[in-house]
Amino acid sequence: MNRYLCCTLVQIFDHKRILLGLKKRGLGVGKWNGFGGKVKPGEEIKMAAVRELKEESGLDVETSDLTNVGKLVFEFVNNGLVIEVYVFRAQNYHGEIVETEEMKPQWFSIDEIPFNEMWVDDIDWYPFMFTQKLFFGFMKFNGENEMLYKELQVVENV
Ligand SMILES: COc1nc(N)nc2c1ncn2[C@H]1C[C@H](O)[C@@H](COP(=O)(O)OP(=O)(O)OP(=O)(O)O)O1
Repeated sequence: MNRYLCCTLVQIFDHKRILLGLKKRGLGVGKWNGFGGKVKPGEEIKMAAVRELKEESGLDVETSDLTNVGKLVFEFVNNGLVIEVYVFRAQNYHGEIVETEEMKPQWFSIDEIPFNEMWVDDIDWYPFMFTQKLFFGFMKFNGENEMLYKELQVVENV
């Protein structure tokens, strides 16, 4: 039987730089990623995105400054986990970046994104984010590092 999680992922941009966090525990440990996590029961998705960004990076954003980038659905065939991830981007933020027990944040030039130290799907959908094309993706994984299947398409809404 599948387990289902709804998650957020926020990508913070500052001109030609992107803020990524090195995951220090749990799902995706050891990988650079945007900031996000599980949506709580009854929680509005953008509010969850704001909360998770604050918890993992120290940064504050307004929900109105979160732009939809796309939606990804991941099925992990090894354990039956299905994760639906709502991806946002923001360039208006405030607060001080802090390392937390979950994430170590670091700025990267958008020309030097460490894709070989990220989830393997990221290199497929980041180009959609950079060209501001709203996308939907479905990927199957066997464990955290083997992608078995992928489909990605531009959509009107997510
Ligand atoms: C499978 O490919 C993935 N790619 C990318 N880029 N991001 C992914 C992938 N699978 C999951 N994610 C993201 C979605 C979420 O932002 C995090 C996972 O959230 P986490 O398990 O850390 O949720 P929290 O609520 O923060 O966890 P705690 O209960 O430990 O606080 O990864």
